[in-house]
Amino acid sequence: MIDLELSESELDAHRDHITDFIEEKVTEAGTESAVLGLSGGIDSTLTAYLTVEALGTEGLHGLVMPGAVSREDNMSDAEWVAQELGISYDVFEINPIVDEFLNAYSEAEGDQMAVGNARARTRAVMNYLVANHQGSLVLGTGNRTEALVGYFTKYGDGAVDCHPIGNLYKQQVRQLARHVGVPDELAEKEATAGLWAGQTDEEELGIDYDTLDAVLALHVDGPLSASATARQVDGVSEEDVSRIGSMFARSEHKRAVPPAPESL
Ligand SMILES: Nc1ncnc2c1ncn2[C@@H]1O[C@H](COP(=O)(O)OP(=O)(O)OC[C@H]2O[C@@H]([n+]3cccc(C(=O)O)c3)[C@H](O)[C@@H]2O)[C@@H](O)[C@H]1O
Ligand SMILES: Nc1ncnc2c1ncn2[C@@H]1O[C@H](COP(=O)(O)OP(=O)(O)OP(=O)(O)O)[C@@H](O)[C@H]1O
Ligand SMILES: [Mg+2]
Repeated sequence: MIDLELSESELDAHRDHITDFIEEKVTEAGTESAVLGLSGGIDSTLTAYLTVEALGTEGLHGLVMPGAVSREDNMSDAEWVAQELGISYDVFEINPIVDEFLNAYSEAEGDQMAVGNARARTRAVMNYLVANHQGSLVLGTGNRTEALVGYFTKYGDGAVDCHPIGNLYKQQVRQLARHVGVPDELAEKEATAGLWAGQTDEEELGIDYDTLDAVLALHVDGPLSASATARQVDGVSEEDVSRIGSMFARSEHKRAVPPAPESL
């Protein structure tokens, strides 16, 4: 397996680079504050820790948004993060809102993906409702791994003003989280999008994050062919690498500005 582990000095450099980025984006927008969805997962937890370093406790407002399939322990971890950091936060129950969407379009009921994505988009609407009212930016929590394979809801958790940890692979997110003082229990927690009951990222993606990170670093970000990558990464076949390559290609539209025809 290729080693993506960051040294202590690299971790310090990332910490400074990301906190500078947050400060810069917020200042450029003419504000001093940001809002962020807190899920109890490591991406939002690390983003919250770094934002408080960048903007102070007054600069971040958290939104904890339980829904029908949210796990209690994740929601209590989300509130713990807000309290530990000393930031203000709201708790919004999204279930009645999502139910209204399904009342309006009952054909989608039972469609796990469509309904799960509607949950993510409902949270996006709440983020912007609060950000508009408070004059704040909406911070995203996407990491490089998710961005490259398109593992996010278009205009759901992808609907944000910037992604402070967007240059870190998933395993580096965990590493930086431990480095800045996030408790191990949160840093090591299994990743879940929380869109339907029992969902885990690794099960849905069909690959563990360390392996996925390695394939992306060598084959998508790096120059290696599918077969050379398969030779470098334990337990991965050339077909697995090609599958990840096509996830990258098929999700291009999620990383792009929506296209329009060229001017005549
Ligand atoms: N080629 C193309 N060019 C332009 N647009 C294209 C397109 N193909 C699809 N589309 C559009 O994109 C839509 C599909 O994209 P989307 O609605 O995002 O839906 P989709 O990619 O099918 O599903 C979202 C995925 O992200 C995962 N997720 C979501 C949220 C959070 C997390 C997490 O890590 O926590 C993970 C989720 O579990 C699922 O696997 C289509 O309905 C269509 O509107
Ligand atoms: N119940 C929730 N309440 C508030 N925000 C949420 C909730 N569920 C998801 N989000 C937002 O959507 C983002 C994307 O979810 P994602 O699962 O990728 O990240 P995470 O939960 O922070 O970390 P992990 O991937 O390790 O679970 C979260 O970081 C958070 O900002
Ligand atoms: Mg999560």
